[in-house]
Amino acid sequence: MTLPFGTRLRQAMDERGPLCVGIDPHASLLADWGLNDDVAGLARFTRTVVEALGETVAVFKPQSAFFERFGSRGLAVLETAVVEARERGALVLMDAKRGDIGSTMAAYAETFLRKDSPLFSDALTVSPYLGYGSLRPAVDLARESGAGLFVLALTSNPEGAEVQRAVREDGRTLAATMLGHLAAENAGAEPLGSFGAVVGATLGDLSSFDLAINGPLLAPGIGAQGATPADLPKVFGDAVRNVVPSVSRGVLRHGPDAAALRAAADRFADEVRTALG
Ligand SMILES: O=C(O)c1cc(=O)[nH]c(=O)n1[C@@H]1O[C@H](COP(=O)(O)O)[C@@H](O)[C@H]1O
Repeated sequence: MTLPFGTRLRQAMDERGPLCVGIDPHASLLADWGLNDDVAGLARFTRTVVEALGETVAVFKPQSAFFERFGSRGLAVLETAVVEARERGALVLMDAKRGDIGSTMAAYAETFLRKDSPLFSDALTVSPYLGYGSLRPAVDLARESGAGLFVLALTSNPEGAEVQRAVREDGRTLAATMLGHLAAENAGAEPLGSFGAVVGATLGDLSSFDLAINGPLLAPGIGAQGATPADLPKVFGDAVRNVVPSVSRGVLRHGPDAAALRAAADRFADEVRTALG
């Protein structure tokens, strides 16, 4: 039986360090790597990243949008990448940011979280802004499959605040409400729950939010968006030991040379280790 995602993630973080590398094949990166902006270029880019880092990083986070851009042949590249990343021992967090009414959410969950699906991933990013309860089919299927979810709580982009920091009638922000739901989801899980939150590393002091959800905190925004590993302790406080710092362009821009990609990921991993003490 598959162990729960939170257990597998904690083990991977202990063995490999917590760094997550995003696979975001931007057209501009394909050009910088000397590749065409076509399916062959996409496949070469993706394979290079997976082969260079698959044995060292804890988590890969492929950004589905950059594969969907090429239609069914792009999705075939994504399917292969998921399988090959998992074969190398990395966990795959599919960044597809799905969110819809419950009955449709069930189909998204089947796509990414059912074990025999071609795109089965260890975890999936989801948006709770159609109401946390709309995510229930994904939560239930994730539990059944030993997979996890990362729920958008406080995103790294400045525009997120107008929604996520909006205050409800009971005085709580929407983001705090989502964090509360996740804490309930993860209650009693050891060593770590499977239901994470996305909390941008760019956001500065978050001490007004209770980040103790007993689950992982995906922290994008490091590198190209300006945050650094050194920011993590002050952003996350005591919750920092559950942080999965995520970097995409900050690593990818060093390709296509595999050794240079590895060196860039190692530098971020070292900085994270130093920052987390
Ligand atoms: O869920 C995410 O991964 C995510 C959430 C968020 O708040 N901000 C954010 O940038 N992301 C994703 O993280 C990646 C950031 O890429 P870089 O800015 O190149 O490191 C992109 O794939 C974004 O879609």
